Amino acid sequence: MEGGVDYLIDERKKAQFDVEAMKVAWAGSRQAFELSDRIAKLVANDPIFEKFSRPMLGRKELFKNSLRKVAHAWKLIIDLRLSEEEAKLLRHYIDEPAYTDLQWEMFIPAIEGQGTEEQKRKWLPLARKMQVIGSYAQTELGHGSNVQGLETTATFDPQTDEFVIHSPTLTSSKWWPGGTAKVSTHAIVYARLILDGQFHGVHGFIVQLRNLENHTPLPGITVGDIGMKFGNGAYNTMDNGVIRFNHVHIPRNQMLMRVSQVTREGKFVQSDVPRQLLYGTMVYVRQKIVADASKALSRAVCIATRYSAVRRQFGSRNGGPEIQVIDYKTQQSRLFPLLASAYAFRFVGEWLKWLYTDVKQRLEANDFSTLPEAHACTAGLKSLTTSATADGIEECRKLCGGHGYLVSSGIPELFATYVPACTFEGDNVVMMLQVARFLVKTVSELGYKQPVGTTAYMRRVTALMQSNCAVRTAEEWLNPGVVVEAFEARSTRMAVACGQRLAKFENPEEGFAELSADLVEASLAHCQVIVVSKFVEKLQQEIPGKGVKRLLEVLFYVYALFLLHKHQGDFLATGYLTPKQASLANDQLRILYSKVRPNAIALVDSFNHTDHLLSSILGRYDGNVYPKLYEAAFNDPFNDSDIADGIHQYVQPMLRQELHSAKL
Ligand SMILES: CCCCCCCCCCCCCCCCC/C=C/C(=O)SCCNC(=O)CCNC(=O)[C@H](O)C(C)(C)COP(=O)(O)OP(=O)(O)OC[C@H]1O[C@@H](n2cnc3c(N)ncnc32)[C@H](O)[C@@H]1OP(=O)(O)O
Ligand SMILES: Cc1cc2nc3c(=O)[nH]c(=O)nc-3n(C[C@H](O)[C@H](O)[C@H](O)COP(=O)(O)OP(=O)(O)OC[C@H]3O[C@@H](n4cnc5c(N)ncnc54)[C@H](O)[C@@H]3O)c2cc1C
Repeated sequence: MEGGVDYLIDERKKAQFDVEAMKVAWAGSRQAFELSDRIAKLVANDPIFEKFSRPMLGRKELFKNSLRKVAHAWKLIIDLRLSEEEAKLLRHYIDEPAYTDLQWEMFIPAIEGQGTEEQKRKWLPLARKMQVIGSYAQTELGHGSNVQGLETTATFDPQTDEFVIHSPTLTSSKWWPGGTAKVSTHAIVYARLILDGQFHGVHGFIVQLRNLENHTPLPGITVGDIGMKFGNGAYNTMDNGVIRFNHVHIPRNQMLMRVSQVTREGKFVQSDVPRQLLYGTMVYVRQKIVADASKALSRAVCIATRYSAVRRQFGSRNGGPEIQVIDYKTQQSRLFPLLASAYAFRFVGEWLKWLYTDVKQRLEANDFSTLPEAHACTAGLKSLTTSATADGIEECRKLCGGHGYLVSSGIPELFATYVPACTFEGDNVVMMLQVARFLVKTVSELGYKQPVGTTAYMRRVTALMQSNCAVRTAEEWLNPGVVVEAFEARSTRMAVACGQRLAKFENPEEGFAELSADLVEASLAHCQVIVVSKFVEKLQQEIPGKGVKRLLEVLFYVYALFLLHKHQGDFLATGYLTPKQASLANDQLRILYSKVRPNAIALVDSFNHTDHLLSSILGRYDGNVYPKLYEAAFNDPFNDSDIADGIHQYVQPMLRQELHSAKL
């Protein structure tokens, strides 16, 4: 058998649910589905957005091509009068990191969240029309995670009513800001505010970097690219920059002044707005990153699942076909939890978007009460989902065997582009430690303050600490209440145990540092409670379509019982489960895999990914893998000639034993 076309046709016939209805459930609503379907096709059918050749291009060509795509996209946005939502989808489907990500996801949100009304009136229309292009320059060569450790200074000069932005040391050079090296005309620069020799914390300042006429850097500004990054195409379409400031003057009204103000006389005024709002842009982007995780993971899973149905190895009987690798239980136990995770992340991402929208409305009305929880949730879920997605993409590469390592599988580039999400917008361990601070505080207050929001389950601390799991058969694991309770009990017990151990330290900060590895594990356990609970809440809603809800229930149990199996050490060590109950959960997991199996292809079809987005021969919708792999190999420019450059010069002299006289 040459191709897998017939295999995927057969697989699609096995589906036990309405795929079109599942597409709607995945998208969130019929309207969302139709919108994204339309934009996905718009991109897929436009040759300018072709991306197969990307990994072969040199950096300069790659970058120029990316600028061309952005310009073409902007033209489409104007010509077709696309809404902001449609324009965001367009960027998603073009699937190429570019300076516009920073413009729309960081520069504009930073001004929206931290600017005064006057600043918003001035800068937002310019930015939204792309008349200024902005980036987000926070990280420096010497500090990224430790924002309070940034060294760039913004010193107020009362004579001129200006701030002087300066990089006093090498390590204070801004390092990493995307879009900055070659494109952005402005940046939000985070710097230490100095008034009359006194430090008043780190704040954001709008700094013009380039001349709007000829694009040259302004006097006092040294700017360049920080160099090639991991992977060939991948994130190298982005111009991550280095900037040095040599006493650059900016008007006083370019400090973002919603949180604190500096008066004409150079006095510092702290408003009622908490200073954490300075970090608000990061909360916004972390929430976006969680929503994006399901998209990235679902792409890898779609490729690996389709290919696993096409690929056959071993087990031929009487000259019949060999076994599809998707039928191996080992393949299923690696692949199906990732399939289920993609759905789980989709639903928790939906919920987090709701939470963020709620917090944003409150912040606009000067209600800051839910900010700490929003920070803990966005930080923790950003960490959980990006780590699992990055690991999941790599697992999908292995699930595709040798062919997964080919760039034409679409997986290497996806991985290389995705993996910095574990680092940017907050290193994942640093983010989990933020959750830990929130949990420790929640646990220490349990005696007199009712936990709310995502920690509300800890109100039942006594029951969760004392009662144990009652499951006696594998079947009894198929109960959402039983599953959620197990996760809640494990999380509560881990958090309380950390709290008890911390209490033994005289210095709480020393204790926190000493126990930080355990605290990160407790934080992960808490974040898993959130994901599992939000999946259950989704299942409690009306979900139309034949068999759709049933399949989502199967995926819920796969996700939760897989996690339970993976972390069974925690569940056993906290004493909530017995080894027998953990083993029953694993028995149930095997049964669940056989329920997923006939639906696997239909479940990945429900992501509605175009072949353009997947950019993968292994994941082609039609399953025509082998002929297309063969064709792509001979279309590779490296195969233009049978005799590669250098063969006559370096190989033939060796073959002829003539190296001594060859010119090397
Ligand atoms: C196309 C690519 C594909 C990849 C997939 C992604 C696509 C996603 C689509 C969305 C589009 C995204 C486009 C943009 C691309 C990304 C480009 C990257 C940009 C960046 O990386 S920008 C730089 C980001 N930097 C960081 O995240 C720094 C991390 N550090 C911090 O956040 C903080 O400093 C801290 C959390 C570590 C805190 O440190 P510290 O303890 O020193 O804190 P403070 O003393 O300052 O404050 C203490 C109290 O404040 C609370 N706190 C901290 N942060 C916040 C917050 N954000 N909100 C609310 N409260 C906060 C602490 O918890 C403390 O509270 P306490 O009560 O006093 O304990
Ligand atoms: C592709 C990419 C794009 C980026 N774009 C931007 C941008 O547009 N603008 C911008 O400002 N920045 C940007 N960044 C920078 C990014 O935000 C930082 O790299 C990130 O916040 C991590 O900080 P760091 O590099 O200082 O890591 P570090 O904090 O130095 O981390 C190094 C190691 O130390 C550990 N560590 C650090 N602190 C602690 C602690 N307290 N406890 C325990 N362990 C700790 C970490 O877990 C990690 O293992 C980008 C980065 C990347 C990779």
